[in-house]
Amino acid sequence: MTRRLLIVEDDPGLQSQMRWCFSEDLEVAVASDRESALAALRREEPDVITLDLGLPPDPGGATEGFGLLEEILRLAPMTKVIVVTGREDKENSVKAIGMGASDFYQKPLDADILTFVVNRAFRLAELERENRDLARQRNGTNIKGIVAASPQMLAICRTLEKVAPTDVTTLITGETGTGKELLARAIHDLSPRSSKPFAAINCAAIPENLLESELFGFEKGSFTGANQTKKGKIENANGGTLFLDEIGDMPMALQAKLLRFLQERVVDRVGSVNPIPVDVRVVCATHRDVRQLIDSGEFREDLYYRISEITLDVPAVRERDGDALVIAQSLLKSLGKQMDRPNLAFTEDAICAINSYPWPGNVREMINKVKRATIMADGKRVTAEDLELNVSDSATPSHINLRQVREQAERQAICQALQTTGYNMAQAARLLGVTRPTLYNLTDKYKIDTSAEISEV
Ligand SMILES: Nc1ncnc2c1ncn2[C@@H]1O[C@H](COP(=O)(O)OP(=O)(O)OP(=O)(O)O)[C@@H](O)[C@H]1O
Repeated sequence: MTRRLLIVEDDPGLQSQMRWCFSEDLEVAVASDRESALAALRREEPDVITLDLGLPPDPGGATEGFGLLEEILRLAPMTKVIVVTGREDKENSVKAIGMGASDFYQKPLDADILTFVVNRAFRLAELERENRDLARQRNGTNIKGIVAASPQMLAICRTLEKVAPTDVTTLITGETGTGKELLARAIHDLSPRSSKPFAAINCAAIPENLLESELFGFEKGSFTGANQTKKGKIENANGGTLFLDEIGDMPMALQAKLLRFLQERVVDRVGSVNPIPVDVRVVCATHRDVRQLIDSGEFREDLYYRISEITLDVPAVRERDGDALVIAQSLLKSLGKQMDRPNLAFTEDAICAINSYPWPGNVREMINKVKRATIMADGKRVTAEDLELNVSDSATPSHINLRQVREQAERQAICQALQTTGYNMAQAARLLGVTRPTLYNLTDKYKIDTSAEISEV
């Protein structure tokens, strides 16, 4: 594979020196300002860019260089950018790394050091590409109930598989409807505690005065109406897993009591002075920004560190590459079966709309929309209108160039055809209007696993 380097440098002397350093091993392009650099980025798609921060119209400063760095990383976030600064320019080097540059190099030019830094960046880019390809090949997850094909969710599933057998307290964060509770259950199901109870409590749904007795239980006579002793959720989960949903909404007074429980592993029932030892694994979830809650004094920092021994940040559906369609199709299949409307399929406009709609309510919103569409669809085809998705409302994704748009569309069409035909290559090729060898070439090119089944809801 050709290794492409883009040198962004406004000094013609340095340009030719740098070109001379690399032109034997690499395909080198040179740009001297922001505009030509962005054009070369779109055209050449270099893996590595050396970027002189002092570019016109601010050759003595770094504003233009920083502006270009930001734009490069927005358009092509996988590109490794090495910023080139003046000898004493430590501050700008650090700032550039903070913004996402992968390395820095200080002038004056030393061919050996520069070659070393550039080769290291290429190696990193290659390793990252291999990693992404591997993640893509491992299409789907074996975790029950979770439908996923995106590298982002597959990475979360792999972390979950490692965390589940341990007893570490796990915090799951993410927008509403992203599957936090589903993941919490998966942690329990994959743990040695799976045959013991999974007790869930929503801290935001229970009034403050009841939450304490719900969680910790109470002794008979401890308050009016306490006619008998009752165990709380924590005790009921003994041996198993306690899931504290919406932990960010837990009242301050109870946070102190929960912290004591997490530290001592004993519960004090309301009205009792005898602590009871309990063995539970705790998983928490929240859609709120806990760091912000700590800053505003609504959440105890010490409790945060207790509950977040491991944190799983679940991305929104719109941030996962390719998950929206895979989940929607799985839902259409399972809901269609449930509602006695099997063999429904999305039309082209529905697929487009599913891929470009931002899904603010995530999978929960998707379930509602697919359920509605299952009822509303005429015949076997489900349209964007049945889903109540207006394509023109959708956000337009930013693509680096036409080739990327084409490849993404091609990859999507192939995955869709394979799923529709149950991974039958001959039928999928017919559906796509190509020969079987062409389809094999394309699945090889895009590293699409032709045997993998996606797990179902
Ligand atoms: N990856 C997925 N595959 C299949 N179903 C999913 C997936 N993610 C979520 N769901 C389904 O979406 C619905 C919402 O998921 P869940 O309740 O776990 O979300 P949540 O993040 O806990 O939401 P909230 O913050 O509002 O409580 C559930 O019915 C769940 O089964």
